[in-house]
Amino acid sequence: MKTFLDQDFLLSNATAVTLYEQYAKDMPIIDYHCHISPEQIYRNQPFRNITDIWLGGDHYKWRLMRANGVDEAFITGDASDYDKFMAWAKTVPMTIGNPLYHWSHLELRRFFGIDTLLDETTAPAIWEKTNTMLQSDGFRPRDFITKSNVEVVCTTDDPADTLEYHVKLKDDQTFPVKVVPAFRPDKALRITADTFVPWLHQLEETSGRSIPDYAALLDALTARAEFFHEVGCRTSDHALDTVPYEPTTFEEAAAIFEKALKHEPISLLEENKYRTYTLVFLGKLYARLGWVMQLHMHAARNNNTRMFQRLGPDTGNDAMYDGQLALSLGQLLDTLEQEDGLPKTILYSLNPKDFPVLAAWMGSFQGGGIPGKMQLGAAWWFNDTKAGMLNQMQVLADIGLLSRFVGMLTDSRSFLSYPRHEYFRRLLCDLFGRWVEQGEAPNDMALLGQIIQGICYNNAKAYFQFS
Ligand SMILES: O=C(O)[C@@H](O)[C@H](O)[C@H](O)C(=O)CO
Repeated sequence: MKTFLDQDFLLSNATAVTLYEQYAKDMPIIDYHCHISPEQIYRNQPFRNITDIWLGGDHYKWRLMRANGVDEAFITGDASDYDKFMAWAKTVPMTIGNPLYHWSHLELRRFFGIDTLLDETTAPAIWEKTNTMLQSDGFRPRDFITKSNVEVVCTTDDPADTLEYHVKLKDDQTFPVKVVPAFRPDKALRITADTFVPWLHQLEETSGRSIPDYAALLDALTARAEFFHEVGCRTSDHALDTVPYEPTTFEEAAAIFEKALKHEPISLLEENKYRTYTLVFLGKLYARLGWVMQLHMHAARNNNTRMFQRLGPDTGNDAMYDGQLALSLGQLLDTLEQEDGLPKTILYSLNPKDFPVLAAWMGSFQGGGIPGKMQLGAAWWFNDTKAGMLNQMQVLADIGLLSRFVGMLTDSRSFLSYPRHEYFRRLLCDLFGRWVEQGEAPNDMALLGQIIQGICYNNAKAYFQFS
């Protein structure tokens, strides 16, 4: 019987071990999609305790605690940090089978040298040990990033954000890691949201431009994108929970924008016309800037009304849509391509049923002399599990080129999440190792090693071109 979480964890044969140890393990990390705070990186203040760094904001854990019957007071409520940690410790043994059981113990081992299994009996000692370490040198936000061999952190940022801390970090010679923004203009597309007009005023203030009409909005977004580029941005990111495609004109989109300013009702058709025109405009802008366009599709967000009203977004009350993507997404990509404005694009879906559809559609738009121009997004959110990652890689291998995949991301809000890359790299090496030992791939370690190192790092380095 294998020892739990041993050095060959997830590696089922000798070839897999060789591929991991000799090619994957020590490659730097380009974390091209995450939600950690650039301010927290810049200020680099100690964490209050293990609850602060491990449970604060991590809705993956919150969901499992709720499923385990933990009262909300011990999750997001007013319980003490110690009691919240104990509530998580009691839940952990019940998470066996979920990746959080692996990730939690990997994180304790990799950052704190603790190989004790976490449960309510071991929790008090782990609380004491981790908190002592968190108050000592080498356990601040920047330390977790550098200890993880991270080369680039790409955060998620609104065009109306000033990028104050990205600018400060860019000028900070004491921190070698690139911390760059991703341009995430979701609020520019949510024309029927109550937040739309207030957000416009925020954009006016940040951009220093008045936005009396739609043309001015597009100008302001362009100006902000160019500023983001100066700060090191090389990718956009969209939460396209559903993908619109309604052919329209600038004049129609402008008229719909005018209705939003006047708080007049906007129909679903009008909303999708506005979203379509704005997305096509932005896609061409990204292509001109040489950016990547990341489309995160089919997330069903904030489904629990009372919890959303109480806690806000990204608090563990999301799910996946089971609608259709192919037609509207295909029309959007084809419109951009016809106008020579299709950027490098990563197509994510939160519903794995979409993976073959996305892998097939992206194959219709490869080209431009760019290896892997069109990407099947990494196993995201509910899919960043052992089965989910293997499924995404197998579909990509079946229909496209796994060798050109730009690899994994943490997508996290916690500074302890970098072992997700290790988890992915182990699964990747085991997949190739099994192919070799089953005679489905040649035992050519130089070739396989080159492919593995491409997926772990080199492909993303060439694809994003973070300066
Ligand atoms: O980028 C997104 O929309 C999602 O990653 C979202 O932020 C979600 O809360 C998340 O963090 C899932 O890992």
